[in-house]
Amino acid sequence: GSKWTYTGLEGKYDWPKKHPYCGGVSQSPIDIRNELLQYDPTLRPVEVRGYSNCTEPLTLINNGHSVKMSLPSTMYISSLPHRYSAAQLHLHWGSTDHLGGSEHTINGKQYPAEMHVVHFNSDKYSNLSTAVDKADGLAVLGVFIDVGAFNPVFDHILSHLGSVRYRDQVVQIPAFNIFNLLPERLDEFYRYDGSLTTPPCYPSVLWTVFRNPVRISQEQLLSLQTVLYSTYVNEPISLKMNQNYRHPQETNERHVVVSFRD
Ligand SMILES: NS(=O)(=O)c1c(F)c(F)c(S(=O)(=O)CCO)c(N[C@H]2CCc3ccccc32)c1F
Ligand SMILES: [Zn+2]
Repeated sequence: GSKWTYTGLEGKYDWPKKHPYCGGVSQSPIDIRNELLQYDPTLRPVEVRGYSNCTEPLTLINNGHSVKMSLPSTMYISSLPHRYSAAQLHLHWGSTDHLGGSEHTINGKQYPAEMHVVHFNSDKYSNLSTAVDKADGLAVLGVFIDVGAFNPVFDHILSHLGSVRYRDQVVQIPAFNIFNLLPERLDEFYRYDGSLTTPPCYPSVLWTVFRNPVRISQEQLLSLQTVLYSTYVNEPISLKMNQNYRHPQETNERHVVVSFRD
């Protein structure tokens, strides 16, 4: 069940008690430090298909842990050894008291937020749930979110947060060009073998974290940090949904391949 939380009882330091994989050796996120990097000139730029011509209405849900948007499997990553079809995207963020909210960090630097676009290996598995616990099951694109100018593309999502304020609330949002959520330079990224960053923490994710952040305005970030609750609408005690990021995990024997020298 999803009784787990990020703080307090059942918090992220207790996850391994009920979810043994969370205590594994290939966990995510990690702090992407220079001494871990291995430049790999053979890494191909990330290529995605079907991101720009998404016509179906998209469903946004507050699942108590994040705000998650369903994605059609007509969207996929075409630059990996298998086709990885899109399933969902969601966000991680901090709070008004703690600006940092990204899961991955770069040499200790935590960004205000991070977007994850979750894909599953549709060459081998029929859906996300059957792929989620397989070693080659998932590929997640990580995009750092920083503060800057108002971002009209992210507002396709952020303008609807008020409709999914409480856990299990759902809203349909009009289709938009999802490609424009991605940062510049899809050829500049870090890549490593890791896991889901939430229970059950299966070590099933090929992580691609882009070098360049996207930017949203201070006001857009504030709404992400303050609008959502992790509790149900009728719960007597409501809990804000914020600081929904896992701390960096041990890299152990892993290294990170990187597609750029600088
Ligand atoms: N940061 S992350 O990309 O690792 C990641 C999340 F951060 C996250 F919140 C979720 S979730 O499904 O919205 C909530 C947890 O169930 C998932 N969904 C995964 C985790 C559990 C599960 C089970 C079936 C299908 C998808 C997922 C996730 F892969
Ligand atoms: Zn995530």
